[in-house]
Amino acid sequence: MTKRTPIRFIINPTSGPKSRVDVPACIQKHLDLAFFEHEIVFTEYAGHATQLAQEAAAAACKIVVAVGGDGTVNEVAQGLLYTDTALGILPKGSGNGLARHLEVPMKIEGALQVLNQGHIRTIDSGHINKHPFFTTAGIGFDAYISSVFAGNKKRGLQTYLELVLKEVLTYKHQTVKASINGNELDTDCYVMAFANAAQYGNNAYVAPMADIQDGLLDVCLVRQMDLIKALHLSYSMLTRQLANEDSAEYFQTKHVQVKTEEPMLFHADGEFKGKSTSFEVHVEPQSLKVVTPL
Ligand SMILES: Nc1ncnc2c1ncn2[C@@H]1O[C@H](COP(=O)(O)OP(=O)(O)OP(=O)(O)O)[C@@H](O)[C@H]1O
Repeated sequence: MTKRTPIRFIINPTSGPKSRVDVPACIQKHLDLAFFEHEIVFTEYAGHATQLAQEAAAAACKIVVAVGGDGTVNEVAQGLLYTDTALGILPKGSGNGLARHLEVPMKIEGALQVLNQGHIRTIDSGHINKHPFFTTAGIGFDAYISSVFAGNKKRGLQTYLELVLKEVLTYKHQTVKASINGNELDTDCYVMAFANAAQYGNNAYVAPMADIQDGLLDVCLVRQMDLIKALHLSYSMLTRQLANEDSAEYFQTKHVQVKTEEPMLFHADGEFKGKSTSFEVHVEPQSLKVVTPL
């Protein structure tokens, strides 16, 4: 009898909206058990998923599946960077940006079928001040929202949107010096988003043209905000269009440096990471294997 392929599921029990789906039972029912030898583990604390993924990669596990939102996907993927072990995703968050970009089905049965098909691609990752990200990172308004959201007891899309609406016109831009593709830019910065994937999650497209395998990050710079820009940007993001140049500018690059006078907040994959006056952001091309639909 041929040996079955090892696959480890890492479940974040705290991820996403409350759901009645019994994930271990679905895995048992829909995973191809003749092909896979599976193991299910649960995270016990923030950061645990990286360790659980690293252990699996060191033991030559073929696929490690993140069961959670983009925070869990980020932690698992960090443990798999530059290994032969591929990341799989069972989306269970409220945004699911990487899963949506890769067209992994949002329903668990469909996502398990993608694992059964076992089609593997290699994608880029981004790094902001040494923190890896796979979907987006950013400084300014989006990081501010992630910092407030992190301290919120209530989670989910509705809470997130309420927070954005409350803060969008009161958050103030700052002055930054940015170096992008050798061009020096002295500019106001309301938000500077670095996109490896095209969307933040929830099909909100911050960089509609971003290609996750092109060895480049797509940078979206919004210098200042007002009501008209806020409406235009929301419409563009939700209809997967580039915003007009009064509202946003877009660049493609391998490396960005940003210096700020006052410390600015930053996030990686929606997780608040702290503040700094200096940012180094770069792409690591072809650094992560992922299981995707054909
Ligand atoms: N057992 C655990 N207890 C507490 N926190 C955990 C545990 N396991 C993982 N975490 C943390 O939970 C955070 C949120 O995870 P994740 O993004 O997957 O869910 P979510 O925030 O509900 O989803 P979304 O980002 O889509 O709203 C991660 O940053 C991770 O560090």
